[in-house]
Amino acid sequence: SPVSRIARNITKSVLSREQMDGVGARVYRSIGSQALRNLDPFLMLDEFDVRAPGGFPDHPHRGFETVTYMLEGEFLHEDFKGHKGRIGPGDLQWMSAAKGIVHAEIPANNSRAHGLQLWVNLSSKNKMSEPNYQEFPKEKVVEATPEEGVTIKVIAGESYGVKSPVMTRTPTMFIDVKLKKGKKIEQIIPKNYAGFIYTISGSALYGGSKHSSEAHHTLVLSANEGDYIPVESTSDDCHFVVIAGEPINEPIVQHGPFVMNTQREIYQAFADYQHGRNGFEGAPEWTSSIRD
Ligand SMILES: Nc1ccc(F)c(C(=O)c2c[nH]c3ncc(Cl)cc23)c1F
Ligand SMILES: [Fe+3]
Repeated sequence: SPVSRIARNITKSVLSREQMDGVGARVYRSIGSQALRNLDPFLMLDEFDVRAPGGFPDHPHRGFETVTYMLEGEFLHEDFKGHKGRIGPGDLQWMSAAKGIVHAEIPANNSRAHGLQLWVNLSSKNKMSEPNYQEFPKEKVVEATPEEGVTIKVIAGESYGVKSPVMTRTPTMFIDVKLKKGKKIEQIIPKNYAGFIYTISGSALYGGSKHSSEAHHTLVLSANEGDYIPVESTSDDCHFVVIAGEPINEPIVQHGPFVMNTQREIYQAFADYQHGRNGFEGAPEWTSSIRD
């Protein structure tokens, strides 16, 4: 369908301050901070910058998906079913925790791991599905290059005719954009999607109203009928992500790594995790081995 030529604007701009999370892990928290509780269907976006021995040792997830996209450095990950691997620069792990995953995520060999982790909520009908991994090494992450000085990695959804192979249970688009100074893109955003931009480095003018922003800012997109977002770079190292998704519009009850629809389901998640039931089989006895 033709672009309606109405641009989305920026309705809110929030600077992320560094905070500590996990074990000695620095994160710039975007979505999920006090100022940006939830942007349905998104629960959290962290720009993590972790040096060993920091990291995210053994912890559970239920009811949502974690998307880990590495910018620099390397993570090791291992879960309680023996699924393990590495996530290096440019690699993508789209993990649907759904009914239950227990895993550890730590920087490989005393290196620094710098990247993004997005938490995408699942609708009630998908929350207790089987866990699932979609993992793409850097060379399998599809890229759109509409012109010289414009590089778009298509993590999910579509950009300039390039479609990501990632299957998104909650319809989501996620692109990683690098622009040389003066370069401009117009990214189509499905009308009913809620979305935001997270700036990683450099500066640019965002949206129809040309909102200028530096790094570590979350720029929330207007929900108006506009179906594209224009961005014009004002620096050679302009680097940001555009993330948008279809709102789920269901109640959210979150306690740390459990995100369900009712308090009772949260009690159930804690009990299942403690007693190793309903998807958390083996959890009480498991410890990761990647730390050693
Ligand atoms: N407090 C708390 C509670 C529950 C969690 F799951 C986590 C957690 O694992 C993470 C939170 N930000 C992250 N960025 C990157 C990576 Cl690899 C992991 C995380 C956490 F920190
Ligand atoms: Fe995790």
